Amino acid sequence: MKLVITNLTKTYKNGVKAIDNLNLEIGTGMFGLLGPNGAGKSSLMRTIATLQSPDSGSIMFGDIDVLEDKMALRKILGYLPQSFGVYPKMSAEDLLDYFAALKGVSSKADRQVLVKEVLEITNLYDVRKKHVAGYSGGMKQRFGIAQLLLNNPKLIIVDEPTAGLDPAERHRFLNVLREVGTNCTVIFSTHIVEDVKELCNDMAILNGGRILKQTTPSHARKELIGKIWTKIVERDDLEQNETVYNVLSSNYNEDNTLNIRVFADEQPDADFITSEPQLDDVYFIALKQDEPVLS
Ligand SMILES: Nc1ncnc2c1ncn2[C@@H]1O[C@H](COP(=O)(O)OP(=O)(O)OP(=O)(O)O)[C@@H](O)[C@H]1O
Repeated sequence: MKLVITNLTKTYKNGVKAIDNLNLEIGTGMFGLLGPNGAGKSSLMRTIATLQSPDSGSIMFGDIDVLEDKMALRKILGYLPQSFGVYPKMSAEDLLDYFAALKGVSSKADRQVLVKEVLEITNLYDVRKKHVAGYSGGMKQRFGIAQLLLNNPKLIIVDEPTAGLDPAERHRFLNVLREVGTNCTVIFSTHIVEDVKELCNDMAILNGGRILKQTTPSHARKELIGKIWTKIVERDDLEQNETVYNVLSSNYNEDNTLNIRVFADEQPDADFITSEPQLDDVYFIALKQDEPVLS
């Protein structure tokens, strides 16, 4: 099912326009919503999840008019907010059983089958007897996925789920999400480019409440072939280079020099060599092109 967002705008009471006339189409599979802090990711996700109303615009999921028929969307929605609050001192198994009962699964036997299934998908079956309150950050995030899977959602929204996870936990979490994302629509917000690179078949870059670019990770990289150049510069020369070239990023080398990455249609000067485009380059170019030009 397709999610179609048209001319969506959301202004908070303090006057901040967090979503600014935004248009977006999202199909089945893993969709990455990439943007810096304050870009409007959570605002967009909360609005799609029917937790807040926009000023104007429309959101359709298949034939469900999300803003008109909130209940219809909620029945098929799985939402993992940025922070889930405090967990009670209950085992994962008992807590999922409780959530399943709240979601209307009245037969104890049906709940047992369902709870076992979601614990297995999220690799929590072995620790099902442990209190969720004592889980690590990564386990809590996977528990968050387990609970949202209980009503077999067709649309899954996860808001910056990898923030604060160590690399091993992040990897485990992404593997779980990859598995659940095979036959429904998953919208995954992050400010970590690597997350999108590893996981998503479709993506958009968001800033200032607007979509700066919608693309696929592989197409976006292909577009930049022959346009990313690198050169080694002294640390003190970075600023000077930034005034002359379109510097996207710079990384330290072991000898304290810097490797700068520059976006240009042609070789900027003889010292530059071409480099294979990375998804980070795509992200930095989109953000830079959005910067106001100061005169
Ligand atoms: N409830 C609110 N009231 C007022 N302003 C808000 C509210 N929620 C968010 N904002 C503002 O709206 C803008 C977008 O915030 P939002 O949380 O949607 O961005 P984000 O991309 O999710 O950022 P982060 O990665 O920091 O969570 C920011 O300027 C933020 O300060």
